[in-house]
Amino acid sequence: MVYGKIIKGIAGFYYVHVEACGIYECKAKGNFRNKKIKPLVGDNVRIEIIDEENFKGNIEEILERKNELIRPAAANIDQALLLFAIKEPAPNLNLLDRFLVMMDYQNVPVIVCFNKVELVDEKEQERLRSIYEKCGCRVLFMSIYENKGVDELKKLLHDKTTILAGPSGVGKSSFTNILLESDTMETGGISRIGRGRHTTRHSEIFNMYGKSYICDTPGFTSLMLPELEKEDLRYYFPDFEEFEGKCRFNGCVHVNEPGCAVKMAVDEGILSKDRYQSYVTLYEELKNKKKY
Ligand SMILES: Nc1nc2c(ncn2[C@@H]2O[C@H](COP(=O)(O)OP(=O)(O)OP(=O)(O)O)[C@@H](O)[C@H]2O)c(=O)[nH]1
Ligand SMILES: [Zn+2]
Repeated sequence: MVYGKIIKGIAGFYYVHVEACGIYECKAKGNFRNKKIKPLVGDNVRIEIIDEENFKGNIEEILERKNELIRPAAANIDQALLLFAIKEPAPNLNLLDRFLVMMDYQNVPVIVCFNKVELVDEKEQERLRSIYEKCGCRVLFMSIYENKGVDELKKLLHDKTTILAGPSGVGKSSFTNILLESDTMETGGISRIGRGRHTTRHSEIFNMYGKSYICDTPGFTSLMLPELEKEDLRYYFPDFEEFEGKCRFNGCVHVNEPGCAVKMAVDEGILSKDRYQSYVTLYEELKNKKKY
C-alpha cells in the first residue's frame, strides 16, 4: 500500500506526492466516489500505482481529514502563506484583506509575506508591518534577490502543510524553486521529486519541500468572500476590535453612522485607510448579494 498527499489538482487529475518516491498523476477511482466525497488538495490518500515508470496511479482511499476549507478547497491545512510583492506589482490590498477575512472565517492562521523589499525603504515596511500585525497575521519581508528573509520563511513552513496564494509576478515560482533546491541539497544529489515526467513540468514539482508541504490551490480570486451577514463582517477585522463598543450607536457597523469610533480612528490615522476601504467594499458586496 502506498500513501501520499495531494499537492495539486487540475482538470480531474490529482498530483500525489509519495515520500521518497515522487509525484504520481492520479485519477480518483476509489469507492469514496459513491459517497460523493471529492479529493481535495492536502488530502492524505492511499493510491494504487498503475504505471511505475510514468508515475501514474489511482486514488483508492481518502484518509480522515483534520480540517476542510471551502475556499480555497483544501484539506488538512495548517496555515496559509499569502505572498505579495511590496512593489512591482504594487500589492492589491483589497485582495489581501479579502483573503484575511476568508481565512479568519475558516480559522486558518496566515503568514503575509512581502517579497522584493529591496525596492522600498524601511519606513514602508514598518507601515505595512504595523497594519497587518494588528490583524493577527505573521508579517514577513523578503528579498529573494538579496536573500533576505528567505530562511525565516522556510522555518515557518517546516513540517507544516501550507496553502500558497498570491497574484502573478510576485515571486511564487522563484520562492518555490528555492524550496526545491533546499530539498535537493538535504536529500543529497537529485531531488526525490525531480523524477518522472514531471521534471520538465515545473509547475507541478515545486509544491513540496522535505516533510513540509506547499499546496497549490487555484481558488485565489477577487470574488472570494465567505457567506457572512454584513453585520458580522466587522468581527473579521481584528484591528477594529479595540474600537468596538465605543461608537455612539449600539450595533454600529461603521459605515454611515455618525459618531463612529472606527471612522474617527481612520481619520486620526490610527487605523489604516486602506483597511477601512476594504471593509466598506466588502460590506457593500455582502449587502448587494442579499438582494438576490
Ligand atoms: N526586485 C525583485 N524582483 C524579484 C524578486 N524575486 C523575484 N523577482 C522577480 O519577479 C518576477 C516574477 O517572479 P516569479 O517568481 O516568476 O513570480 P510568480 O509569482 O511565480 O509569477 P507567475 O509565474 O506570473 O505566477 C521575476 O522577474 C523575478 O525575477 C526580488 O526579491 N526582488
Ligand atoms: Zn462604528
